[in-house]
Amino acid sequence: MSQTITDFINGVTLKNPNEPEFLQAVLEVAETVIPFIEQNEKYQNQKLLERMVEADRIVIFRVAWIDDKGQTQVNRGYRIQMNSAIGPYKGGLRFHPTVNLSVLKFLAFEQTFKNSLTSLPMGGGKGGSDFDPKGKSDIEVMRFCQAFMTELEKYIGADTDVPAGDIGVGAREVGYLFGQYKKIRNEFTGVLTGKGISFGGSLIRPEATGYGTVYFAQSMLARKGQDLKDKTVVVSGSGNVAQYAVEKATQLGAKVVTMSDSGGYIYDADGIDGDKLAHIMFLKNELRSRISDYIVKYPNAKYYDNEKPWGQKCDIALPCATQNELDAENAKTLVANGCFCVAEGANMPSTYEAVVVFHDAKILFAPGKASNAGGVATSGLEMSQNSLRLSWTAEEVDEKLKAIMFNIHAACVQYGADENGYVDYVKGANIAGFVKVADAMLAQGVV
Ligand SMILES: NC(=O)C1=CN([C@@H]2O[C@H](COP(=O)(O)OP(=O)(O)OC[C@H]3O[C@@H](n4cnc5c(N)ncnc54)[C@H](OP(=O)(O)O)[C@@H]3O)[C@@H](O)[C@H]2O)C=CC1
Ligand SMILES: O=C(O)CCC(=O)C(=O)O
Repeated sequence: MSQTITDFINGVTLKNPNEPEFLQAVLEVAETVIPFIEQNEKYQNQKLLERMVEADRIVIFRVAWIDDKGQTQVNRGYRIQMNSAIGPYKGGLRFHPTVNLSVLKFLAFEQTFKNSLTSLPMGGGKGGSDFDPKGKSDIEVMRFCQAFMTELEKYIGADTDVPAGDIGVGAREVGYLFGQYKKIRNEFTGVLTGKGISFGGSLIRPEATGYGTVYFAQSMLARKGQDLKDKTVVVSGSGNVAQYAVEKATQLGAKVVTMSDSGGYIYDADGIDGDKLAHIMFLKNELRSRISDYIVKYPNAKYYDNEKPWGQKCDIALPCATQNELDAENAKTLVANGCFCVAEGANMPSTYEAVVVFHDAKILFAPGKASNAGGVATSGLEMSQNSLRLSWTAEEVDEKLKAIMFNIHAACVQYGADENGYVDYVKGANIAGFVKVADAMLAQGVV
């Protein structure tokens, strides 16, 4: 690591102690962007990266609500408004007990680069709460969402900051959040994305992150003269992103053999086809139960309690659950078992050391900020439809999503390919994302 990068990281560490996820995300960007700045005079002496790691503002607030037993509960709410150089803040809300400032700052920082890559006018933001929707009744979730929005509404707006879903925030939560915003402000506006179709949502938004991840993998494979047909795919997670990654990979001829949740994973050697996936969607989205229940209906499959799926032999891995779910040992196992393509559906699911293993092995590796950008891109398309007050067909949205993913792939190749043709997609995504935000910041002056 050069002295400039070390000095930069030391400075960020001093200002943000005890924030390991945020520092991990910053290090990964600094390692590729600082050398680029050193080669490009226009970006020098402006403290651009120093400004990008400092949020425009962070709001932290109390969320008090009453549970079904009549007891008062208190959670903490957050919104990180990271960077608005190219558009209103945009990024999801996460409801999970592990939510803290470090996690949300890493997500908001990544979001700034990701949103830039989509080529749509969206700045970076993220938010959420340590509230755990698991085991809560619908009414409790509604009360919590209403209490959360009662404070958040002061800071957001269709032209200011447009939240959406993330872990623990799906269609149900977005619906309750939207209802409360409308009630308080008396405005029917595109202030959230991921809305229900009957009140301004976009077709294909639920599918978009998973589909986009597979479209990105398809682009990486195509560059090598390959495709998904007959490939064995290992997927982690069984939430929104995982479900639609499995659907698209299967539609394109791959066999997906695993899905997981925080309890463990299932392995189905025959592949998780359309009917089996529909059952998983019923288990996870309707019953809100565990992936382990899959084997009740499909006893030929195996359930591995408290384990991750990375030990299963595969050609392609799609980590779609959460940050740092795939470490260096897992990465070595995947590579040793013949895996040659990893596309991240989740945000930063591979540890820093795991990414080093993938790069050393020269396999195809796509970081989440590039490969999972289809979700927020389609949120951008939802914002456009809301502004135009019309709805595009599923085919229209899917075509636009595909084009955006193929363009992001091309941008990564432009900035990430070396003289031998190997593409460092981390470098490509970071530099391509940086350039657009940096150009806007330069044009807008030091603010
Ligand atoms: N939704 C979107 O549009 C986008 C999401 N992402 C990212 O994709 C990832 C998944 O999000 P999404 O599918 O929306 O979320 P969901 O809440 O729908 O699903 C999350 C899945 O990940 C599992 N999971 C969560 N935390 C852990 C953990 N600590 N260890 C193991 N498994 C865990 C959950 O299991 P369990 O049910 O047991 O908790 C569940 O299967 C996240 O990293 C998110 O930031 C990125 C871009 C857009
Ligand atoms: O659609 C959005 O605005 C949020 C997507 C998101 O949170 C993400 O890309 O990680």
